[in-house]
Amino acid sequence: MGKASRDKRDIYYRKAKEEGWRARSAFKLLQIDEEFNLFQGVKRVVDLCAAPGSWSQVLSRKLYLPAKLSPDKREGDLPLIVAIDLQPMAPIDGVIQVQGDITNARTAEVVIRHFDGCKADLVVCDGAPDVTGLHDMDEFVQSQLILAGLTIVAHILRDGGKFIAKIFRGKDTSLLYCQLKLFFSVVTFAKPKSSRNSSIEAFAVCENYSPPEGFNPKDLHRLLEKVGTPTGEDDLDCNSGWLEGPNKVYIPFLACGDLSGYDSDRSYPLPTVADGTTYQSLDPVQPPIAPPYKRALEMKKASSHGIREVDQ
Ligand SMILES: C[S@@+](CC[C@H](N)C(=O)[O-])C[C@H]1O[C@@H](n2cnc3c(N)ncnc32)[C@H](O)[C@@H]1O
Repeated sequence: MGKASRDKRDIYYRKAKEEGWRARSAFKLLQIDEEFNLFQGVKRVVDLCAAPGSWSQVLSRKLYLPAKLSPDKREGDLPLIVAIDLQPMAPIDGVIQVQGDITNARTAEVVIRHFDGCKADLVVCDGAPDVTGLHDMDEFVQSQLILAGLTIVAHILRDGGKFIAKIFRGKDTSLLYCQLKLFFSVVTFAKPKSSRNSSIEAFAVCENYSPPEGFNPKDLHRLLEKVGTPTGEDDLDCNSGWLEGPNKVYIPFLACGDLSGYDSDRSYPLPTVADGTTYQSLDPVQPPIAPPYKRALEMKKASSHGIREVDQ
């Protein structure tokens, strides 16, 4: 598909390039913020699964740059933003990068060290595995990323803090909701307007971190094991129907983003340019610097080159 064609079909892709965002995902965080006022009073943030970096850009533009440009700023007052991903990403003003796997305890330790004993006000996680198209499988792997995120949250988020996590809606959504409710007094599942209706993605917006009394973050490892063994004997068995009947939960689900704004499932004509010339499609703001598909592209290029040589 050509750039111009995608520009018409995907309004948020086009707007992201026009506004200097590295990915259209930036609008998802901005629209969640419009509804939930995420950034008020926030000084320390962790961005889990951050590459190529559009959420980190939002954090930098909303928190770091205003503080840095403020006439009465003091050096120690600048917000702390730590971003983690398996992939490296190009630098962003005011964002400390950690390359690592969030399911690995050592990564969590590196993040915690950056906070130097202080706690974070907000943790965001837009992590997604490589989607296979097998919904149960994708939903399961996604839930593992959320629980890894929650483990980092348990070590680093202050009481009253917020956690935003991408989820895949599926048959275990109610279980996930109940697990998050153990730690946050308010949990809402939100669907920003920039997230396509055809996608099973949504975002858990968890407010007011308040773990159960006597909770030890290490207990979360048990929770991870339970979700990892859905056919075990445990009473949290996902297949046992324990959230059906009288135990059924109703999850607050909220569409967010200006409802009269752009619809991510619609095509829009390209804008007309004042001098009558055609609209020039823009290049992506910052392509990934070492994407996982890089090697595949190199191999494809090398093999097509090889075929041409044989042809000649
Ligand atoms: C949808 S992208 C995130 C987009 C990002 N929020 C942005 O706005 O640019 C999902 C990211 O999750 C990362 N990811 C997946 N599994 C991970 C893991 N176990 N640890 C760290 N990052 C992971 C991927 O490398 C990928 O960059």
